[in-house]
Amino acid sequence: MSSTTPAMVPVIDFSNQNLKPGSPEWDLVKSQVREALGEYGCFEALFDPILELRKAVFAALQEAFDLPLQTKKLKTLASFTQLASELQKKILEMILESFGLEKYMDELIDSASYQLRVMKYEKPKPNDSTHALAAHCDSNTMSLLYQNEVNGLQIQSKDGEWINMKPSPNSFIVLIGESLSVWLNGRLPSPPHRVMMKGNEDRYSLGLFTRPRGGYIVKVPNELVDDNNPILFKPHDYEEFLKFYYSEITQAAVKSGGYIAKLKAYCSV
Ligand SMILES: O=C(O)CCC(=O)C(=O)O
Ligand SMILES: [Fe+2]
Repeated sequence: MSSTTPAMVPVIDFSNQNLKPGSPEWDLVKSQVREALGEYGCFEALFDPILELRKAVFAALQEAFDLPLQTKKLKTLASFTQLASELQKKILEMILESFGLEKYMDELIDSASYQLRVMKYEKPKPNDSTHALAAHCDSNTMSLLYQNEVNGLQIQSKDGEWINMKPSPNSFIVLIGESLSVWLNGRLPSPPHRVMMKGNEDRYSLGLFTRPRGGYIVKVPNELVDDNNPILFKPHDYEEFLKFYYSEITQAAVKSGGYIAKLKAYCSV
């Protein structure tokens, strides 16, 4: 890539109404998803239906950080979660199909739990550090991020370069979390990312975070293990990892420099 072109992650369009499993449109988008995730563990997903909710969602967020949540705002956020989880399931299905692992779709959906998190990053004060969120990998399965017009998210490419994300109003940033990377025996990377704030405006973002439920044992499928691909990760209960990770001892380790890829450190063979 020439030094004058800023690095970008691929942009993939999910707005086509005909995006149904088995259709030529689905297979085309699926191959784009697989290629983008293999390289970056991340892509930008265009999804037009979100535009109808955009104004209401950020109005809700702005108020939510100031006032007790009103029923109307909760409904908006529930609609948001509905749309984002619909997109999340399509992407997961494409990933599984691209590895020939579609038979695991029901199991992964049944064992998933979804969390909507809303975030506010205040505009930096003069002389403030602009590191609003330190570099980390998401430990969960997959994260879909949606933000207002204030940029700041950066994704690290395989060669260590920090890529500035500039999502459109109709797009989500899709990130592979460590749990999916682990389940796929490392076939797709989980990218380090961080938030750097500059400028004069607050940043609001919403994340739909999917993770395995407690009690479900995350185990690399046999299909991904052979003589050339030894198993890299031990079976584990994600909830036990969270308990371990949030124990005081580990928190101290995290504060003193910590891990970027926490789940992989926990369950590596
Ligand atoms: O606000 C963002 O865009 C990123 C948030 C994030 O990385 C996280 O909550 O794990
Ligand atoms: Fe994150």
